[in-house]
Amino acid sequence: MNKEPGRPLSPVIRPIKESEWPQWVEMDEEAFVEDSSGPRADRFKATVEFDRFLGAFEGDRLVGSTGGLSFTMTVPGGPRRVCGVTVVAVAPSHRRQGIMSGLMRRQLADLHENGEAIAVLYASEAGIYGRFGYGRAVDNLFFRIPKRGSEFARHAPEDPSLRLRVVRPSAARGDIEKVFDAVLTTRPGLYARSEARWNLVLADDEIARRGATSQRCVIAEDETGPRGYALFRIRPSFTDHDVPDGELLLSELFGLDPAAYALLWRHVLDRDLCSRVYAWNRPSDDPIMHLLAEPRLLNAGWLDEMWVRVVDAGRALPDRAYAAPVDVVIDLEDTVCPWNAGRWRLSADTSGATFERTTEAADLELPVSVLGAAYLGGRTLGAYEAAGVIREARPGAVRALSAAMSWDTKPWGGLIF
Ligand SMILES: CC(=O)SCCNC(=O)CCNC(=O)[C@H](O)C(C)(C)COP(=O)(O)OP(=O)(O)OC[C@H]1O[C@@H](n2cnc3c(N)ncnc32)[C@H](O)[C@@H]1OP(=O)(O)O
Repeated sequence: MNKEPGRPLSPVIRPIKESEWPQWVEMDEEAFVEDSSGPRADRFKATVEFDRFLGAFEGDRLVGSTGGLSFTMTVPGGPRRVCGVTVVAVAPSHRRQGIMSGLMRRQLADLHENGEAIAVLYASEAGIYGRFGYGRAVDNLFFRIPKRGSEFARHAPEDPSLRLRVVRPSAARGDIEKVFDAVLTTRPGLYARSEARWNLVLADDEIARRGATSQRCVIAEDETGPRGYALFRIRPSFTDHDVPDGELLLSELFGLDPAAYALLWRHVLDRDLCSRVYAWNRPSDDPIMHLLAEPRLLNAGWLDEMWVRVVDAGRALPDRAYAAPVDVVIDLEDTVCPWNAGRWRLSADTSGATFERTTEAADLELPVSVLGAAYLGGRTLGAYEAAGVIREARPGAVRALSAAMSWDTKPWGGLIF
């Protein structure tokens, strides 16, 4: 460790007071290398829960932070309370001295003490959080779809009663929220959005625009009301020969039914003066993959999306639904949250589950990050065994656990927090 002379070895970790907000904004801007002050910071501040917003202090000086947000997130089995971990930041002058590690450990201990079983986060870099027991639980696909050739397959659903309404997002907020609330429980990973979070989603400052237009919205509806919406921006451009070459940047698209979903995609793909759609955060089982007549035109790329930490295995494992029967003894490794470590018996079927301490011999050994990765149902476990992460003692145990924890609809958070 590289300490400057005279610097205390261990910063004090405590909640950040609201009066210390300006200091936090300054530290955060340096850590994330961005200008986030002004209205953007105010909008973010409205989502902050100061009693769960931890700072690392050297005297009065703030040198690190981690925030906890109270979310209700859909998991296999229904909505559950989870902690969204955000703004993990350490002052550039203080990096690689163990400050984040101290904050992470303290946050997990606090969550355990509060009876909170699951923490989730979006990682700025994928190499950071595995060491704290977070598992890569969700995949995010991004697509660059050219307009030319993007016809739908013949089976694409159509509903003549649907119509489109182009509208500014602020004027359609009620309809947007209504659609979102209706899809919320259909996919693990989606989490309910507070008013303050919607303010962030629909924010339209220069930083949010990143050189593109203000946010645009199209609603699909019929006489019963809204059945879907898309939010996007457009980066206008023309080639040297004056051919329109704009790019439509799709940020959200939700449909309540297949016809509304297909119509919205058709609209964004066909938008005049644009030659392609860049959809940068889509679920890994996005139905658009089965709508395009030529799916290679998706030009898909892959990234990790949400990471999940099983903070309290004894609470979390019996508190989700299982897709198939399983009865296994798991030897769980967890050096960061030792209350999870040791042998547990998971007995589950489609009607319920128990997860209890046992002294029986283990059928398989796995690190807690694998339970996090599988918790939302988006991972099969054979690959972890093949990679040497899981060790199987009883043949068939990995496959049985994998089938039970998988879920048909792939998890996806849909919105970075
Ligand atoms: C959920 C979110 O908020 S994601 C956002 C994360 N924050 C950022 O990306 C902002 C810019 N970066 C930072 O502020 C800091 O560099 C942080 C928060 C990533 C790391 O803080 P530090 O105090 O330097 O981390 P700390 O010293 O505790 O490192 C602990 C371990 O993580 C490793 N580590 C730290 N940062 C990274 C990284 N970006 N990639 C890979 N490993 C990392 C360290 O090497 C160390 O490894 P070791 O235990 O094997 O020695």
